[in-house]
Amino acid sequence: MNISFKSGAIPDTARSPANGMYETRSDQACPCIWMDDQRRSMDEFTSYGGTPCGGGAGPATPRSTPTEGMEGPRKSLSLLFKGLGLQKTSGRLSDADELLSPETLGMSAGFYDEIRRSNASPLNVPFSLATSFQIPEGDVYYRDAGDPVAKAPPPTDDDYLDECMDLEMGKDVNPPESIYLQFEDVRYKVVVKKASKWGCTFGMKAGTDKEILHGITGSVGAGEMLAMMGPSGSGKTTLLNVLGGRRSNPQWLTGSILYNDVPYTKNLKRRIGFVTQDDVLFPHLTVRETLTFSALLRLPDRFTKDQKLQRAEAVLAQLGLQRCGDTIIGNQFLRGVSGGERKRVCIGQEILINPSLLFLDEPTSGLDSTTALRIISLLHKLAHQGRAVMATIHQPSSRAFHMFDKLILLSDGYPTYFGKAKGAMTYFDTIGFTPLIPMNPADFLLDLCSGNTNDVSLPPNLQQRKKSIASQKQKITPASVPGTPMTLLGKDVKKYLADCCEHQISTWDRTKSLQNQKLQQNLKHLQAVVSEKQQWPTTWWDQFIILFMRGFKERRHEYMSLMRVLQMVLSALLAGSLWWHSKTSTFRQLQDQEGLLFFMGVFWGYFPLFTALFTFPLERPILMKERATDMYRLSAYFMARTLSDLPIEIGLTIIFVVIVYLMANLRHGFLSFIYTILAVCLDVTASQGVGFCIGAAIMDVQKASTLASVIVLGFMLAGGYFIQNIPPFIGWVKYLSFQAHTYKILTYIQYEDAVNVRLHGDLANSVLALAVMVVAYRAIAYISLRRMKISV
Ligand SMILES: Nc1ncnc2c1ncn2[C@@H]1O[C@H](COP(=O)(O)OP(=O)(O)OP(=O)(O)O)[C@@H](O)[C@H]1O
Repeated sequence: MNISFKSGAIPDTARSPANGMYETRSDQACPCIWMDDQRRSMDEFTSYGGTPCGGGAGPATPRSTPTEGMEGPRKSLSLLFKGLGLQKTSGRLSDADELLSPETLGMSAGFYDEIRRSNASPLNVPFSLATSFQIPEGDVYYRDAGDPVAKAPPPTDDDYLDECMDLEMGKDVNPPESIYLQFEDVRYKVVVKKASKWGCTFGMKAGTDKEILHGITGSVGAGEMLAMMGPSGSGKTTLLNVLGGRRSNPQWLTGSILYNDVPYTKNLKRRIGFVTQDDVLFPHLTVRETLTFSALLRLPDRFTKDQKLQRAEAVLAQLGLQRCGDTIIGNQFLRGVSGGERKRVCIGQEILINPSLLFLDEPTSGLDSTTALRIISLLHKLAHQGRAVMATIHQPSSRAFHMFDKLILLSDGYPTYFGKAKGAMTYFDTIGFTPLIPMNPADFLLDLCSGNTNDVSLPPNLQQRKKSIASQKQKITPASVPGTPMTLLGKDVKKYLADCCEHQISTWDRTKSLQNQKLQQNLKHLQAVVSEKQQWPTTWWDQFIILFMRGFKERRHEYMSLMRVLQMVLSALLAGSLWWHSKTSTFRQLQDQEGLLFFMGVFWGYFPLFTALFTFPLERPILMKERATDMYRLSAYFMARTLSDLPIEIGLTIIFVVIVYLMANLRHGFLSFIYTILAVCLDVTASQGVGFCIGAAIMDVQKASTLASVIVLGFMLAGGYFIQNIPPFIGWVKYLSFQAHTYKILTYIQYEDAVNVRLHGDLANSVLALAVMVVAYRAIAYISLRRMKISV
């Protein structure tokens, strides 16, 4: 079948002088589609919902604006091509793919040659094609040489719905600049840290370099799903992190990693989605709340709040999560959504921003094969909507395997295959490895990468080696040889595969950097557009409000916890009973009452401190995940997080103080009562600061709680009640003790007018000291968080 475009030819005058690319002009004719069998084509075209524009063979109808009336033809065009078995891609065209001829695409032969010669980046090719034919940027249609057109399935109703959903969701989203990721000879090493005396860097000297990735080459473009497979420890996660710009030590990375021929820049963060292996989500938020908060934080300000909410709903629908929309996420202690649903929520959080490049680390691990297949179909769909998807997969079923477009196989950090997934079996067959019994291709490939060649035919030299190892086995005991005969053969197999792969990759169609100056300029132009964007998607204040609300919702179960309120009320009643109607007539009575004041300071220094202590260590994974995508400013998160617990702590403090004050019959007078409440609230705020500070500085729950208990003990002992004459060398502790300052303030409030009472210092100094602590401890906590590495 011959397909042609007519009246879509771009006149030379439409060439933009700025970048040499073609641009849609408002007076440009709308292209029409013609085929040999015109009747059939028009029927098909209209049956997919299209409306012939421009009036068929008649004169082309000028459009008033470039976008007017585009949705119909755009959708129809896409569906029509699908029906004809033509594939849509935004990836580079390989030599195997037949780009439709220049005339059929309505472009000048010179421009066509330009594209072919440079094998141009998708960022450029589709841009010009898309604008000239009003198909979405990033899409280009081609005929895959290996896939006869006649075999392609017609579009189904689901396809149609997907298209509609795409259009719906794609509306007003970031411009879908396609990203073509190309990496070549990527090597990455780590320095194994010096082990402690009893530590175990087994088998290697402390401080030794360890190369994890040994020259990996590959590429993935929009419309493609690249699967990365290999045995455990083969370097999949490391490679994914490196490609996703999440390496902790860039100086240990060598090789070339280019995104549209440009190295990684921070601006790419918002074009890249990264789903980590562990599902890092708030357990007490519902699925809908999780996606909604992500949408509110990640979508830029040009979306209205309603649009952001709609987008969250659309993603919820697209991922089939409506049924569990109002179920909490849950965790190992709390029943929530299923593992597959949780994984889909993680994917949803990333596709909310319509990323051009989506990385997923083992999205199917721990899932049953049916759920895993659903996830892989979803990724396949997402890829074919115009994204580049790269995922590490452990054990795909054969059905899942057939959905991969490209495949990278790793073995001990060495590449053993890179190419089309459907070509993998043929490739291994040509180098001498063929399964002897029917087996899942994924199992076969993973076995090979592990050096396991059971039920697999071997190439002659390895066959020979196998025999010689088997005969040696008779003569040499395993104790005298490092490794069993099987592992010896396994090592040879891996080496053989790595050697063959080096040759295979060198013959793979490696596209070179752009040679064409004009295209290069256009690329730079688009990169500049990306970098010009506002650095943060939302304002500081919006981030603060959203994070505050999210923090409040996540911990509402704690706030609303009856147990927590009961705990405070019962403690207050107990203290009130013990100091029931306390008096100050005698020295002993006075001493007793001072004990109550000291207890109030200690009690309200202890609880908030330990609650705050765990805040940052427990939220660290979420913070790292969200900061890695530049979702919000650290200062907005810090302020929201440190303030969101305060109202409830203050509320509980007031309840406690009111009960104790009245029961213990402390000093009469409204002002004394209010000052006492204020003093205890200041104590709570300062002690929270200490908790945040220790937690953020140490970021380890166990170590932080050990240190905090020692510090609290020290502050309490130096608090002025137990000891007055502290030796000078440790006397400074009392100045740091918020309990000491609170105790001073409370005694001052109670006994201000008394003559024969030990007043412990100056009220103003203590208030000032506590106020400084409120700020200073928090500042240290903030600086500690800032210094925290957010890369892996
Ligand atoms: N920071 C590090 N220090 C020392 N060794 C490391 C470090 N990071 C990774 N490795 C080692 O590099 C190898 C590859 O690790 P990686 O996590 O990438 O493997 P993987 O293929 O993703 O494994 P799995 O499938 O089990 O998740 C492993 O042997 C691992 O122990």
